[in-house]
Amino acid sequence: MNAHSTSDSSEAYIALGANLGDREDTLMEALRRLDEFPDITVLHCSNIYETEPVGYVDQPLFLNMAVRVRTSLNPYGLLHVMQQIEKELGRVRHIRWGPRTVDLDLIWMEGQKEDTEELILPHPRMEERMFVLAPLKDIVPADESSGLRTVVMAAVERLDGKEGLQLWKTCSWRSVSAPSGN
Ligand SMILES: Nc1ncnc2c1ncn2[C@@H]1O[C@H](COP(=O)(O)OP(=O)(O)OP(=O)(O)O)[C@@H](O)[C@H]1O
Ligand SMILES: Nc1nc2c(c(=O)[nH]1)N=C(CO)CN2
Repeated sequence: MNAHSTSDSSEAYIALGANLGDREDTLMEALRRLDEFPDITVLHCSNIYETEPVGYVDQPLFLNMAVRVRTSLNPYGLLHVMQQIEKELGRVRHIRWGPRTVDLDLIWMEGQKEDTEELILPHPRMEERMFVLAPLKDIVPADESSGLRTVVMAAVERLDGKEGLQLWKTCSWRSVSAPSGN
């Protein structure tokens, strides 16, 4: 066990976006790196959506998706792994909400609330973003016990049709570390 891991494991939801380079390839590589990390198993991945940029609009279309993972890392440990993957895959921060090879946002973690400079959980803008909600809707189980399903369904109903997005592809990625594959 390292400084960031616990003896228990919990489920977490990560949203991914990419709008530079080979977007699909980069997303799949980010999934592979998450899943290969010893304390993280990717359990389920959403469809991939092509979405119009939100916030800073003068930039290419995004591909967005989300994954459900099981991890023994605490939220900060998981965030650091995600940031390392962003860095390895060439993300450079220039413009707030601007173009990026890949972005990984920690959206929700079972039983965890954080409000520090480094990490806010649940993600503070998740309920405003169809590019986060549509993928989450694909993968949050109906019986999810920490309340995420209710939050997602209510927000989708509020926002429906307000953000341009279309189905790009079903996700063909398969976990190498999940016990029964994915
Ligand atoms: N739940 C979270 N997931 C990811 N980063 C977070 C979260 N809460 C706070 N942060 C902090 O936000 C900072 C900026 O993150 P990032 O550059 O990915 O923002 P962004 O993707 O451009 O915009 P947004 O935060 O609106 O998605 C990071 O340094 C990180 O420490
Ligand atoms: N469509 C879309 N727009 C965005 C995205 C994104 O992933 N998809 N990410 C942003 C910053 O997190 C800002 N705007």
